[in-house]
Amino acid sequence: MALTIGLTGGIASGKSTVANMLKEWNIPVVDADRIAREAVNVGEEAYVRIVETFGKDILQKNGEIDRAKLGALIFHDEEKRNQLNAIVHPAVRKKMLEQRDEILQKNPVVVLDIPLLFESNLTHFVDKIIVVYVDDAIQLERLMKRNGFSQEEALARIHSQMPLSEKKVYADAVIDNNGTIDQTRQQLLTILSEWDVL
Ligand SMILES: Nc1ncnc2c1ncn2[C@@H]1O[C@H](COP(=O)(O)OP(=O)(O)OP(=O)(O)O)[C@@H](O)[C@H]1O
Repeated sequence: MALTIGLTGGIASGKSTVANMLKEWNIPVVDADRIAREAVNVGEEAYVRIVETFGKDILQKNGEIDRAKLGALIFHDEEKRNQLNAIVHPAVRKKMLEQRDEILQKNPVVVLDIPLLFESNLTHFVDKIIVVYVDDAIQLERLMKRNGFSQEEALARIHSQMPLSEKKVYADAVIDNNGTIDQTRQQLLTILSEWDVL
């Protein structure tokens, strides 16, 4: 039976850490962030439409999209942000579903690693949802440490997402990643064996 698992959580909550464990066990993982980066590569349909919409000023000398410039352009402008999302989101969804379906032809299970699964209303793409959870204080500490952010910079990013406490409510399974990596691995193993994946 085909099973699509959605893996999500908050910024720096430990999604990549869990995704890496899955890959070590040869469970295929589709990475939404990676697809989103690839979707705007030179020559892709979304790339062409972004240049048409925002002009060549947002390009680097080599023709690639200058993410910092584009980011600055949309940051304080909701209309432009919506325009960009209307180009990028459908392209990412399409590629993600193509990869999911291709994998499911050969594998009984696939994991879609989608940081903004809830915020982007993509829950209908998956059968089961795992939320990687951490307490606020640990999330802040790990994010500051990993990205070298000040407390203010880290909090701004955390507060731009749906609170982890709310995501937890919508999960089929929650991994509490406040403890050690080994404790997280054990929880993941338990969930996967309950779902007959391992
Ligand atoms: N159980 C743990 N104990 C200690 N450090 C951890 C643990 N889990 C994750 N980390 C560290 O916390 C940071 C965030 O983890 P990770 O990159 O997996 O989160 P993420 O949810 O994928 O983040 P993002 O969505 O922001 O990319 C990393 O530096 C990682 O090494």
